[in-house]
Amino acid sequence: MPTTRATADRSVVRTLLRLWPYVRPVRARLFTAAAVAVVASCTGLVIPLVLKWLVDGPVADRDPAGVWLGALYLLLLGIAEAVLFGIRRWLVARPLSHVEAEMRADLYRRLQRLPVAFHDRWASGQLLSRGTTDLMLLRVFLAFPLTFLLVNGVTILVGVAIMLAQDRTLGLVILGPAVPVMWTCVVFERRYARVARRAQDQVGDLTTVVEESVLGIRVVKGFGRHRSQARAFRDLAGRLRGTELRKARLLATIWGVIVALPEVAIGAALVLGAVRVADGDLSAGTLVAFLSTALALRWPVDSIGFLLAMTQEAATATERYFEVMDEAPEGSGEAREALVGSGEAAVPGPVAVGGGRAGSGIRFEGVRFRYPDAPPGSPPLLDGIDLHIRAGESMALVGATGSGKTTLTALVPRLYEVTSGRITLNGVDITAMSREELRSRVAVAFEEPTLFSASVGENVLMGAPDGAGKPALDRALAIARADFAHTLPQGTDTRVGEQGLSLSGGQRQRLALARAVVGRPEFLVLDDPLSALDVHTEAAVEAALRQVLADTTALIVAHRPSTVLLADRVALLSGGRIAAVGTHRQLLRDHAEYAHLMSGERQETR
Ligand SMILES: Nc1ncnc2c1ncn2[C@@H]1O[C@H](COP(=O)(O)OP(=O)(O)OP(=O)(O)O)[C@@H](O)[C@H]1O
Repeated sequence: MPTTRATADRSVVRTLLRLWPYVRPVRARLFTAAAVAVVASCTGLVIPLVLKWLVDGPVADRDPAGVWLGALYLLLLGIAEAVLFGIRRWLVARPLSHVEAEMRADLYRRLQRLPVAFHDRWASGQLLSRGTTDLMLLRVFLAFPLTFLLVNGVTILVGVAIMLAQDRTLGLVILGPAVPVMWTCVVFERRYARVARRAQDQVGDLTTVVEESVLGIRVVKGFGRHRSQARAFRDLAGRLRGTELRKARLLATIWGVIVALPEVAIGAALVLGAVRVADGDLSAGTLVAFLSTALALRWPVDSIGFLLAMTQEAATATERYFEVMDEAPEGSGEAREALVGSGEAAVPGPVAVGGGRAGSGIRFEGVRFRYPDAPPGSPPLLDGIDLHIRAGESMALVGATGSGKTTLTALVPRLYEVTSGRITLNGVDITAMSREELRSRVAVAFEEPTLFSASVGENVLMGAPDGAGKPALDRALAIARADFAHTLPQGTDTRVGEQGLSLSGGQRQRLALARAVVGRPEFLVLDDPLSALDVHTEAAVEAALRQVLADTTALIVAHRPSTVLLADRVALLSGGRIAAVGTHRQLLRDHAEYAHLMSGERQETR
């Protein structure tokens, strides 16, 4: 997957507006909080007016009671401002963590529903960083920059209006830098957008490297690759640091402009104002009020730079979030529609009731398949597969490494969609049934068994309908010869997977097999399920599996004659097609390629 994706040409506002469905439920609190913050900020602007009254009134008149009263007003205004900002924070804290949690839950749901082809394309670190860093950036944006861009904007407008009302000439001097500051903001935003995107993508890449090193720690240590891994990490981290420094330089530039120009204007207004007070054109109180207002606007103006930066990062995070959310989930029919549109996809066949003799079992009809991310122009991996596994029959699938056996088995539960042709189960096109129904009828066990961080029982019962209990579990463990589970520290309640007890490859494979058979599936697809077992365990598992296979229709990828012998017939996959179908003996006799694949153990299996 490309490290840095092209930034969509969409305005920041339009991008951020996509968050509205999530913000909608909490809009009342958010708007109230913004209104409270505007009032709080404008309360601060009343302070200079009280100062003016204090300087021109009680101070000029040498009236101590008036000065104390003025001080009391100032204290009350200060307290009111602080309390209002406190209320704002209280109003937004809870609802915004709710927004973040909702978005994260939606992202997780979508990741679960996206097709395997999507996960093949995307690095896991990129997905992880979207679900963590990006969502955190969005929560911070909704809590802070979103409100304060509005609050500070209103405060600046009100403050400028007050200053113009105090004295028009001084007001125009203060307004002088407005145009260059706005121009700088526009240029900054464009540049910052590009760098922010790069930085967030690089965080994703870094996450991927950390994840791979942790998952592959045995390989890293076994091959003494920790130094080269550390170097790869350092390079990526160095690149990210470079990007972050570029961000900091851009921020420093805008900050410099935004802080320096208004300061110069305030200085000029101070000199001009002082001269006019000396000339008697302006009251000292007005100058104090004017300058206090100008100083009160320093923070709202100074903060614009980093508020814009945070807004830009939030827009990038939104873009990255919706890149995943906009992907078509499994079952949306888009992949299929594209094929139908191109005339490649087979039209779903008639739905057979009960399945006639010819249609029963698993049938591949003219199945072609090309990985979506295969190089353009490359030939299909599977090119016209015709194969019929009769109901109740077990078919072994044999072929050279890389011939597409795993791929073919993945098409049955629709982990990938056929490019053209069709697959039927008892005469029913698999695309005509819901994925839920299909996957409840077809059970799978992969060569690389994955166990989740859960108990042995939970891992196995994952393959059973809801409500299946201990008898089903014990039966499945017995079939897969996984009785070792009963001797684990907490029996079948022992936690395994990443956060639990580490099991051997053979033990994990047997649990994966138990998971495949626990639901007494109608159709069973096994991808070389016994490859990690020693010969004695393999023989025991095979003996038990034979009973399961007796009333199941099964497709079993096999590399060894012992596994092949589990099946009634064998199909040889070669050159993207089924080159031959027959019994093990027939194929050994008639097909040199098959004999070659099985060579080494030919003598003993004949
Ligand atoms: N997600 C993918 N995207 C693109 N190509 C893939 C993908 N997965 C596998 N391939 C390619 O498809 C070909 C067949 O892979 P597959 O795993 O189906 O072979 P196999 O016959 O099961 O091999 P083995 O016996 O080694 O397990 C390989 O050349 C592989 O590089």
